[in-house]
Amino acid sequence: MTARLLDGRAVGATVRAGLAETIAAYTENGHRPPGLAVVQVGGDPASSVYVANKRKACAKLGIESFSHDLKDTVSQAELDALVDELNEDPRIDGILVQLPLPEHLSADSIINRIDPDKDVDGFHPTNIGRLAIRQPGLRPCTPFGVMRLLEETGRDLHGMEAVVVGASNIVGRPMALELLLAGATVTVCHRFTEDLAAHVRRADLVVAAAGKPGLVRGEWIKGGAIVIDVGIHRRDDGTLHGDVDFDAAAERAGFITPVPGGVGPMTIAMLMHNTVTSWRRRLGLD
Ligand SMILES: Nc1nc2c(c(=O)[nH]1)N[C@@H](CN(C=O)c1ccc(C(=O)N[C@@H](CCC(=O)O)C(=O)O)cc1)CN2
Repeated sequence: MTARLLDGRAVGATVRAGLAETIAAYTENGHRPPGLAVVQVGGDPASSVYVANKRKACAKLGIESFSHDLKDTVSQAELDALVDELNEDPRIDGILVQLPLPEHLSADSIINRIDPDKDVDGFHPTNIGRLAIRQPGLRPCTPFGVMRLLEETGRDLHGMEAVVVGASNIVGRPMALELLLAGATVTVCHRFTEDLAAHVRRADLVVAAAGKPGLVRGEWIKGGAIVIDVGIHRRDDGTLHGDVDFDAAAERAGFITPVPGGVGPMTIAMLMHNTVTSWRRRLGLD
């Protein structure tokens, strides 16, 4: 392997350590701690792991987490009512509703209902709009975490050819906006893209977020390119893999994220970051 690893566990720990210091400094001066409401509907096993990790991260930093574990039979009206209550609760700076939701519930409708200033996932149309026009808001956690990891490369993104593979609302599209704002020339590939390999071959930076195991082949990677893998797939033997053929890509890339231990831990670190940002704004600490 020739590529340097971008270690999301280590960078995430650095981000969290900075947040812990900020929280301690303000709470020691008598301010209330930040509060995050964590809502899970049903018991999807992967979601349960992520939610448990979010709660653990809160506890370590001194963020108060408010758990709402709802049965998968909860109605849209009941979930709406809970979000309304959380929007009004002065102890709560951030609201996150773990996705995916059961099929009878509308994720769009719930995301739209969350107060944009408490939308620490950064999914609300207002926050996506703020990102698009470079206004201060809450940035979607996974793309935000990727931007933080890219700082570790020390490379200037201005003028870079960046290719984002995947155009989901929560990763691909906001990722493209982040890279555009950072000065890259951005191409977004999606299911109708005719020659994915040709796009990836000319990329200085590839962000793979298609949700298809091994979609991005190692031989497509340009020598020295930065490769960011957002995919997480569990094989029958329990091992985790991304959207990129890691071993072959690492032979050609300059930098690469592992799966696990790359982008995933950054998502949670940036969720904590957004919660602290919302808290500071709400308490007028900025
Ligand atoms: N409300 C939200 N729902 C979902 C989000 C989100 O950002 N907000 N993103 C994903 C899931 N996700 C966070 O919720 C998430 C996924 C993966 C990881 C992570 O740390 N992965 C580890 C591996 C963990 C494992 O053993 O499975 C890694 O990559 O090292 C964190 C958060 C969908 N839903």
